[in-house]
Amino acid sequence: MTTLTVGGQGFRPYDVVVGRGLLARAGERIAPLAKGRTVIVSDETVAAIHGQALSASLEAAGVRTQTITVPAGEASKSFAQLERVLDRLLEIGLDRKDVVVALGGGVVGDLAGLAAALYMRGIDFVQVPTTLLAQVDSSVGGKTAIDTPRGKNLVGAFHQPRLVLADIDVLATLPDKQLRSGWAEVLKHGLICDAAFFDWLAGDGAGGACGDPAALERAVVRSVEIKSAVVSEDEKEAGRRALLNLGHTFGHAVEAELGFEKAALAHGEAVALGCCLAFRYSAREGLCPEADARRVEAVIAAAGLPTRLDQAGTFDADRLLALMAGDKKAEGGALTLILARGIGQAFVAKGVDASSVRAFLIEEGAAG
Ligand SMILES: NC(=O)c1ccc[n+]([C@@H]2O[C@H](COP(=O)([O-])OP(=O)(O)OC[C@H]3O[C@@H](n4cnc5c(N)ncnc54)[C@H](O)[C@@H]3O)[C@@H](O)[C@H]2O)c1
Ligand SMILES: O=C(O)C(=O)C[C@@H](O)[C@H](O)[C@H](O)COP(=O)(O)O
Ligand SMILES: [Zn+2]
Repeated sequence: MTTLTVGGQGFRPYDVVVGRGLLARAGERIAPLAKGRTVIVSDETVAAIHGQALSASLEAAGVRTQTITVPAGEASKSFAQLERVLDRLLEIGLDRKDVVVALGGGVVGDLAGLAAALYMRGIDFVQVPTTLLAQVDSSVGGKTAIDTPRGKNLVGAFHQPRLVLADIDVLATLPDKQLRSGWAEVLKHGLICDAAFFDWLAGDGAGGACGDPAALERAVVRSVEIKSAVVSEDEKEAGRRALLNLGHTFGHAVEAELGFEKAALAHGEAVALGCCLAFRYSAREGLCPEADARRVEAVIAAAGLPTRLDQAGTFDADRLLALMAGDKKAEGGALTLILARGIGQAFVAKGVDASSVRAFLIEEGAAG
């Protein structure tokens, strides 16, 4: 088991505990934070598989608990579900000493975290991430949000959890597609700033993408270390935190274009494709060796993730560009992209020329 601490400078520090068998004993760790009651927010799938273990553990630790569920899937990151969750919290009558516990993937974490940020102007919440993606990424760092038809995560708040419990054992029930989706965010961390980690993920650690628990645990710990170091120094994305968005300006545009209701592509799949696009665009602009862009594509493809636009659907370059211009990193209508000088060497590029991105998207197969 590994305990990492996030924060300490700009915001109150909290622990991220990574290990095995954590769910069954979660109550012991959550009880000191919950002076009153807890409400577990989960999705219907996760609640059916893991909900009972968490509520039993809370009750055994003397913490009263109730559960609210939302439908599984990206479509639950919506105004409608946010309103429903807030209304249920009011009906249950939580007060400011009570705690929301998010049990699920990034959808549940983002939605429950935002509800906790808004409820009575902010109450505590704990993340119990049950997808690989949520363990390596979304449960850490305090970004919470819902989607709108105009784009991903455009309505949200920074609200840090009080505790994160990442139990590797719960990943055993995760469908392969979701394991691969989480693996994309793991690979992203290597691509941003740790070439040796990327090499390990592509070689000895590759079993993680197929569910090997030892490789998964190491991948989760290293990912949380990387993410924690970044968000601890730049909570609200004034600078360096934007690096964690590698692959996301392209990826979020693809997700929005495909529609959040259908969510044909899982978030991590869109990020994998987005990382390939970011590296190929970097190579096209002479910023990054072609060989690195090719290697990124090969490693991502070997993990069973998409690398080309036509694997995701058919796209129009102008529609994708319009969505990219609405990204939260854009400044005065000018594009900000996370580009790379090589594997492990991502950087923030502001004022990127939209016409060159448009030409690139057309070269990549989007309609002009
Ligand atoms: N806040 C952040 O920093 C951050 C970071 C990355 C991604 N995100 C967001 O996270 C979301 C994606 O999260 P996700 O990939 O976890 O998707 P998800 O929450 O939709 O979970 C994927 C699917 O797996 C199921 N599932 C979850 N845990 C399971 C388990 N242990 N066993 C069986 N089934 C299980 C869920 O019911 C769901 O159907 C996106 O909305 C993305 O924008 C946020
Ligand atoms: O934590 C961050 O910062 C990230 O960018 C992590 C991303 O993987 C994640 O998908 C995040 O939700 C994207 O944030 P957004 O600000 O682009 O909506
Ligand atoms: Zn992401």
